[in-house]
Amino acid sequence: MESKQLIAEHLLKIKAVVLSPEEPFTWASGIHSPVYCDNRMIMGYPVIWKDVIQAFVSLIQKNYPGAEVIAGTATAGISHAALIAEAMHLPMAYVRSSAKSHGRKKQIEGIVQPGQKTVVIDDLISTGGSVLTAVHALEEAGADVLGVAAIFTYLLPQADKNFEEANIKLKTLTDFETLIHLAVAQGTISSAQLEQLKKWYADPTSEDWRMLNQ
Ligand SMILES: O=P(O)(O)OC[C@H]1O[C@H](OP(=O)(O)OP(=O)(O)O)[C@H](O)[C@@H]1O
Ligand SMILES: O=C(O)c1cc(=O)[nH]c(=O)[nH]1
Repeated sequence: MESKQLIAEHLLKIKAVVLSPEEPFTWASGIHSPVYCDNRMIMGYPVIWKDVIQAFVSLIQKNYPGAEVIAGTATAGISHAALIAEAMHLPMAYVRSSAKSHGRKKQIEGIVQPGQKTVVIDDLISTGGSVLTAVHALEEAGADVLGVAAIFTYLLPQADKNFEEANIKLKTLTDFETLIHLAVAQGTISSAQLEQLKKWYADPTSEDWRMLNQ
């Protein structure tokens, strides 16, 4: 089985993907969505987590050769970054969404030297806003950011635009399209749910999709 499919299958199997059209989720970006993919649940499944980490390592070796530091985003990217760094025998750091207001007042924890080739790990990309904030902090600190690696992307045009404008490469283990195809094939989602998801996906920032089935 192709890795993209395997990771999507794992996410469905552990019920990381939840639909709640009646009470939509509010995403980090403020978007209201009928779907939420909770990749944090992977931590509860060591065998599946191992597959995820192996897939990350292969992706990084293929797309970001010469990586010297693995930097996770706080909070959901941290655990994955730690295991990837350990598997690749590389140093790990993590990046907060903003600098601490006490202590050493750092946004980047750990050590990232100026010029070091850094791969940034997030668990999930919706708009990309969170991980790009981390990328900018690392670049300001002088890191040479090779790109971003994440488990899942919704493949939203807004994210494409944000990564393009930031001139940052994004590679993911799987994506919304793969997940939805699999969920339909498995019968995990009904045709009515699929129609609602399609309507939402056509314009995620509008609330029009909520009128469907009401
Ligand atoms: O691509 P974006 O639009 O930025 O959205 C995705 C981000 O949102 C989630 O983090 P959240 O803010 O929920 O925090 P957490 O990592 O602490 O769980 C997720 O883990 C990503 O980091
Ligand atoms: O955009 C988000 O905040 C978000 C969406 C999602 O499906 N899962 C998640 O953890 N965060």
